[in-house]
Amino acid sequence: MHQNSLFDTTDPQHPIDDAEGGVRYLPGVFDRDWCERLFEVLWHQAEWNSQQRMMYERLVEVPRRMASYRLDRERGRLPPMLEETAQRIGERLAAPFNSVGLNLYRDGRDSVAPHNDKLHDLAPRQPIAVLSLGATRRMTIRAKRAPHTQWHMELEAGSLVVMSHASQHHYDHGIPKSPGVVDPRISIALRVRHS
Ligand SMILES: O=C(O)CCC(=O)C(=O)O
Ligand SMILES: [Fe+2]
Repeated sequence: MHQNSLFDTTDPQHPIDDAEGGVRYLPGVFDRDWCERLFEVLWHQAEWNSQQRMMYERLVEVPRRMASYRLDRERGRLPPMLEETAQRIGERLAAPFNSVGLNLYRDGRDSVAPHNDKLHDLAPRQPIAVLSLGATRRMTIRAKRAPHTQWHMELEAGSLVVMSHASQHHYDHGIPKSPGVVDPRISIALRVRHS
């Protein structure tokens, strides 16, 4: 029996389902030309930060660069092409996205550890959408509950991963290090925040 109406599917592009759509992979949402132009714009114009976090009582640098914007309050700060991209994704998914998080993985040594997106500030039942640009990187999704089933998705430029709010309670996602990857990747995470 499946608990919480969450269940595995056999469709690699829709590995997890739930009442809010589960986790879906949508390839080819933006074409190659759009992705290359947007990558260039963000590479040069985004306000990239490096962040630090505590690990084993030491302050370590997070192995990727990040930037974040509000769509509702910071119109002038956003590169117009990013704003247009976010608007198109919002229309496609019928979601009132108001926040944009950018991640820059300079090469395969950059990564994000398995985590679920923090829900306290996110509107219930609204999806999280991640657009990929640049190098293809693998996303690993892992059930929090034993036996910790895992799924792997190769995130191509122009694709969207759409994760339900509900899925964040039951699954972690991450971008593991990929030593063979020498090219950079940028991801654009769209969310609906309460505040
Ligand atoms: O880069 C990605 O595809 C995932 C990013 C992510 O999980 C996040 O920003 O919370
Ligand atoms: Fe995340």
